[in-house]
Order: sequence, then structure tokens, then C-alpha cells
Amino acid sequence: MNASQENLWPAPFASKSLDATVVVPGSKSLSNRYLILAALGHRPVRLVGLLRSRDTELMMDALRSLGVRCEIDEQVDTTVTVVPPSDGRFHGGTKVLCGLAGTVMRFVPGLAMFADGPVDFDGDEQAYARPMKPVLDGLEQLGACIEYHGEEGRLPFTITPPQTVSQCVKPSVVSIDSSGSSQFISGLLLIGSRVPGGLELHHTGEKTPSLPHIRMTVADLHGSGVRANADEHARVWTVQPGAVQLPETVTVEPDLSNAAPFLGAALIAGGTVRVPHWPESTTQPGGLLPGYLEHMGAEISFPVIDGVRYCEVTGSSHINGLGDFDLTAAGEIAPSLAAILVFADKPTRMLGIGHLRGHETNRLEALVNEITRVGGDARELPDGLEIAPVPAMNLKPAEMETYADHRMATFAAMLGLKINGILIKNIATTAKTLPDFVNMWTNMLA
Ligand SMILES: O=C(O)C1=C[C@@H](OP(=O)(O)O)[C@@H](O)[C@H](O)C1
Ligand SMILES: C=C(OP(=O)(O)O)C(=O)O
Repeated sequence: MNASQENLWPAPFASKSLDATVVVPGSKSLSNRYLILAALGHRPVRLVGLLRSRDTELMMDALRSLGVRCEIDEQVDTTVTVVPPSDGRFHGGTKVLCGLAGTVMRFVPGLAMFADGPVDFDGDEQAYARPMKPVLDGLEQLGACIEYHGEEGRLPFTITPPQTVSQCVKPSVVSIDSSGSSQFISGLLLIGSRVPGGLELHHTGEKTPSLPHIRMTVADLHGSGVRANADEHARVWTVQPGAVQLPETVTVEPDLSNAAPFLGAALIAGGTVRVPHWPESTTQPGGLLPGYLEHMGAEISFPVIDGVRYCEVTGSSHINGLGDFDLTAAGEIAPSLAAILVFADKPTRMLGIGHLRGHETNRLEALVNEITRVGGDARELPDGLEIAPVPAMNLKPAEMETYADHRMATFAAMLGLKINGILIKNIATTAKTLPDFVNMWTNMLA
């Protein structure tokens, strides 16, 4: 059987240093938050630059099944107008398919609270392994009834909304442990202003992963006219009751975490990669990326050309290992950083990312497997991953597993820049957030 029959993609080797500009599509996290917030409003919202990928299609299909219209512009398919149900009530007696999308499985259940009947939730079989319980416990505390059809606390399940909406004037107090994912907090905050009396959400766990993503939720609520407050030290978030309404038109920033494989390629292959429309300030954790790459030895600049702001990354032939490196804030970019660090001069211990075991796959285990497969040196830590340097001559090509995980696929492509002959299984899994990955990657190297 040849490579294409086995669904193997030959990762291109970088035979010369790079000089490329890569346009990265809209942010998954912002796209799916805006879709939810638009659905909770009372007037149509036009989203410009929306990510069109598996995760956002799943979100739009979920909203459609709840009675929300998501109209794709005929000329520009990244412009989508969201029309909420006229009476603000979502349709029940329906089924939501979550695929493997954390933002769908953790954000859409909150909408089911305001449906006129039960809503079934299901997803990919691999999604059954992803933790769900804290967000569903939160909805239960708000009066919903959850029926699990498989393992308790996992997909698939049915949510029956409360029969009568309480007339409470005080905020509903909800306590959950969100150390397994920031999305449990975000999922509850997004609907907080629709809870009569508002929401007071307590996180009882010791650790808060991906705090920037929670701040993004709070900022997007503010942008929808909702009063929300965070006491991150006390781990308490409050949302005042009131209307949710995004502006008439909202433009989505590029996905800065999805910029990581491309900008990281400049360190691995040498040369320069630039990404246009890099925001001056952002709530995306990917905003931390340029600083991380600089730490690893890259030169970073933000030139403005013809009014467009770029992030420009230039790598030399040397990559600094980072020693102990706390990545609690931005675990989502760990696979891309790991690929770069395989070629570093010193060991790195990426810490604060134990919750990656509950991502699309157990990413800590997957990264150790795949780094070891090419002859690298990596081990799992209780709360992270250690990567140690090995001489370049010990690194060898292999057939890389991707575990239905878009970031494991882009991770393998990054290794392929410097390890000639890498073959990647199911590169199409990048469609979760980057359907055009193969073209983008090939063009970057052209
Ligand atoms: O809210 C979001 O949009 C996200 C939050 C993070 O989840 P975790 O806190 O589970 O890591 C991140 O990893 C994920 O890709 C997107
Ligand atoms: C963890 C991720 O995704 P999800 O939104 O499915 O949790 C990710 O994209 O790295």
C-alpha cells in the first residue's frame, strides 16, 4: 500500500530557510463565543471573519437545532448573520452533536436551560472521554435535570430545563471545581445574565487553567452589554441579570493559537514568518506566543505595512530550552511549543498543563509517544511534560499518529520541517480549526 492509500501525508521538509506571510483564519474561541452571545441576544448580529471549520460548523448546527438562524453570506462565507429566536426561547425536543469540540460541549448546554423542552447532547466517541461534569453540575444547581446515557459526567446526556423559572431577585450561587477546564466557568458565565437574579459562580479548585480564556468570556460579556465581574484571587465570578446584545457587526480576530505552528516554523527551519492582522491587544492566550518565542531565541517585531499590523518572527539556527516553564495560562499552545522544544539546546519542563490529559486526546501521553517515536526524549510529569534535547543525528522519521487531534497533526508537521521523511496519519483532522492547513503549510514552504 502506498502512502496516500494509507491516508499518510508526507510532511514537507524545509530545505531552505523560510520567508513567508501566512494569513490565519478567525479565532475558534472568539467565533464560538460570539455565536453563543449572538444567539442569546434579541437582534441579528453580523459576524465578520468567522472561522469556518469543524468546530464552528458544529456550533452553528447546534444553534440551528435550537431555533437560531445562522445565515452564511453568499459572497463571503466567513461573514455570518445570526438571528436569535424571536421570543428568545430556544427549541427543545432536539439533539445537539458536539463532535470533539470543547466549546460546543461546554457552552451549548447552558442554552438548553432556556429551551422549551429537553435537549439531547452527543458527540464523537472520543468526546466521551472529555470531562463534562462540572458544567452540568452547575446547570443542575440552577434547576436543570441531567440524565446521563453512558458514564456519569460524560457525553451523551439529556438536559431537561427547569419547568418554572425562579423569580429570585438574589443571584443564584453555583459552586464547581473548574480545575479540569476553564470552559466549565466560561460555559456558565455566558448564560449568567439570563439567570433570574444573575449568577455568582465559585470555583472550588486550587488551579484555574487558561485564565485568559475566562477573561475573554468576561470581556465578550462586557462587549454584549452584560455587567460581569471577576475576583480571580477569590475565584468568584458574578454576572448581573440583564439583556445580552452584541453590536450589529463584530469582526473576529485571527486565531493566534493557530498562528503558533507557522510562527514556530521560523524557529525550527530558520528564516522569517509573518502573520498579518495581529491585534495590538487581545484576550486570546495566543497573544502570549511572541513572548514565548522570543524566550526561545527568536527575534520578534510588529511592523505595520499599509495600515496592517503583522507579527514577524525570525529564527536563527539556535533554540533555547526554557527550563521550568509555567504554561497554565495557555495550555492550548503546548503541542506547538513542544515541537519547537524538541530541537532546543536545554531541557524544558512545561508545567501547569495536567488538564491537557482531558483535551481532544490525552495530549501529554500523545506528545511523549510521538516525541519518542522520532527518537526524541520526553516524559510526562504529574502536571506537565519534560522535553530534553537529543543529538540531531538520533532523530529519525516515522509514521506519526494524530489521535483525531488537530494540534497533534500540526505538531507532527512542525517536526517534519527538520526530520526528513515524516509521514502523518489523518492530516485531515486539522479541519477541527484549520481546514486549509495543508495548503497553508505547503505555501509557507514554497
Ligand atoms: O474557552 C475556550 O475557547 C478554550 C479554553 C481552553 O480550554 P481548557 O481550559 O480546557 O484548556 C483551550 O484549551 C481551548 O482550546 C479553548
Ligand atoms: C483544547 C482545544 O480545543 P477544545 O475547544 O475542543 O477544548 C484546543 O483547540 O486545543
